[in-house]
Amino acid sequence: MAEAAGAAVAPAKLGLYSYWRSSCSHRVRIALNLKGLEYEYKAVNLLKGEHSDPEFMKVNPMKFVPALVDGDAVIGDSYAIALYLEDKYPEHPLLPQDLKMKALNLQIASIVCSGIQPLHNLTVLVRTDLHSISYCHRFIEKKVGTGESIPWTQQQIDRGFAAAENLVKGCAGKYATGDEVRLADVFLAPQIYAAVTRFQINMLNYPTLARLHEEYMKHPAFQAALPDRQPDAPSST
Ligand SMILES: N[C@@H](CCC(=O)N[C@@H](CS)C(=O)NCC(=O)O)C(=O)O
Repeated sequence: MAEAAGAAVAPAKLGLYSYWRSSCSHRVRIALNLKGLEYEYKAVNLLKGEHSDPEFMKVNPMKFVPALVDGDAVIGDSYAIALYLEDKYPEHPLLPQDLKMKALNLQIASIVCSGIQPLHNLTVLVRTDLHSISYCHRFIEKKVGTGESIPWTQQQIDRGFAAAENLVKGCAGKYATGDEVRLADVFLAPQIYAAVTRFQINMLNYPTLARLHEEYMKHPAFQAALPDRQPDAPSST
């Protein structure tokens, strides 16, 4: 049936290109859940190299997940996506009004997305459980030797976590920068989850981050974004 003139047209559903285990995709899933936004999950299997498919490269020429599609907007970076969602969808603000707290949230997000995660990205690291997979970017393994890539990665995560622990320990409430979930939490949660489940980081060194991890694991928006809950996770097939 034709739309009546002037009738509101339902906005197209958002689409998220994601890989279940990708911590960058995990951040965006949390932000979408917090803001109550439904989205279509578009799985991109990094281990099969689907991020290098010419069709996907039209979505993100960097060949990375995540990428968000919102109507004619296509955004291929979790930081940019988070800020876009914040501007466009005001429900559950991720950035506080207070300028110092806002800057702190941006700083912590940046520590995670430029100071930690890129150093354990697939293009840098070969995980021991990926050895059976023909993967061309064995950069760190070639540099530091077989079996040394995980300790090397642990050093990088420890450096970032020491900084983050220092920054949040004075101002954390229930969450990283107070009693509301903010951008810092959206970025910290997947990084701490990866540190605990994949990189055997000793969280006793980071008591505030360890406590935050427990809070995140209890929060429905964070629970629904967990890697194992995603449609492309091995356990969910
Ligand atoms: N700065 C980008 C980084 C994205 C990124 O590194 N994505 C990873 C998954 S977490 C990826 O697609 N890696 C594929 C590869 O390294 O080949 C963002 O925050 O979205």
